[in-house]
Amino acid sequence: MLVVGLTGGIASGKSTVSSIFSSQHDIPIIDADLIAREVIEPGTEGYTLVVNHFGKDRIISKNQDGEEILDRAALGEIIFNDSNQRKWLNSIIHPRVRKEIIKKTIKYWLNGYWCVILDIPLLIEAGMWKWVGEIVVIYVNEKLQLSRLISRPSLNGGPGLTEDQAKSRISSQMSLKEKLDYSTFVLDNSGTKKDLELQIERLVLKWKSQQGFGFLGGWWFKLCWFIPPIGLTAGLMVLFTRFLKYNNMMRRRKQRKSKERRKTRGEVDQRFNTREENIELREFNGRPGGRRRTGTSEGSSSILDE
Ligand SMILES: CC(C)(COP(=O)(O)OP(=O)(O)OC[C@H]1O[C@@H](n2cnc3c(N)ncnc32)[C@H](O)[C@@H]1O)[C@@H](O)C(=O)NCCC(=O)NCCS
Ligand SMILES: Nc1ncnc2c1ncn2[C@@H]1O[C@H](COP(=O)(O)OP(=O)(O)OP(=O)(O)O)[C@@H](O)[C@H]1O
Repeated sequence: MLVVGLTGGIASGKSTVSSIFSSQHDIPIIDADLIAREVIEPGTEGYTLVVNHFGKDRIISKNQDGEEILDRAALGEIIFNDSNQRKWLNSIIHPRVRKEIIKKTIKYWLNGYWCVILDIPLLIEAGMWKWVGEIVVIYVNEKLQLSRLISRPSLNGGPGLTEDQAKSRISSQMSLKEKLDYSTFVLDNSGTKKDLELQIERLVLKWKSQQGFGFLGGWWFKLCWFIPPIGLTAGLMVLFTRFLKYNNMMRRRKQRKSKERRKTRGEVDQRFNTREENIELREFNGRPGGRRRTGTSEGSSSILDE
């Protein structure tokens, strides 16, 4: 089974992309935000730990029926402005989320699905990128990310975020540009939802062909499923590739840093741009959703390549 990690920054479009994968391509989604809610629901061990740590007076409110509920806006206000508190909350929630994701992935595998998508906002930050077969990063520039985040109504029924709140949430995550380094595929969400649908359709076709869907309805996927040692070996090889990719990436990062240092001293040939510079160049050229060839980092592909 192909396990895809889908990530991006806050409001870069993960839920939008997930719903396209699920509604138009029948691919099941495991939503880490949803699980993160469930593991701190009243009655869970997570809830008790969180309430004891932050204090009832700060993060508990009452609903219309007078029942105590977690005030997510208040908890957000604390953790997005205090990195130590954020780390603490992550240390409570992330192991529980990870466990649930593994359980759900196994369930989908047992049920014979050819692909599952893990929608995990902190896929890279939490290190889960090492355990997936494909890493899809949804990219938008910071300006668009901020404007979409501010104009989105709150899920909790309250008002949306202010500009300051939105900025503190964005800065509490790894930058989207840095996330690109980890990607095996980039979805550019600077255009319309239709643009996004087209990119996703082509991506699914590519995955299906990798899984052998042109012949016997997915011969490679079926072989891995019916003969688990083959599937396991293929999975281990993917993890090994991940390991190599990580090493390459660290090397590229070092080279880039040294190139930036040399650039400030005026020693670098400007013809050779980095992948991020190319994406920004494209945006600068005002051609979102276009098909201009760009220089991608080795081992990664994207709709931007085509
Ligand atoms: C602080 C909380 C209560 C705020 O809840 P709220 O309903 O306002 O936001 P929601 O859960 O829908 O998250 C919205 C987005 O915020 C970003 N985000 C959430 N938690 C974090 C975090 N710890 N660090 C960085 N970004 C985060 C993600 O992009 C996420 O998609 C909630 O985000 C939370 O419990 N966060 C900690 C758990 C976590 O890391 N979740 C991310 C998936 S594992
Ligand atoms: N291509 C698009 N064109 C216009 N609006 C978009 C597009 N993609 C997403 N949006 C809007 O941007 C907002 C953020 O998108 P979405 O909720 O999918 O992001 P997300 O990455 O799942 O956010 P979070 O990190 O909070 O989970 C939503 O209001 C969504 O409707």
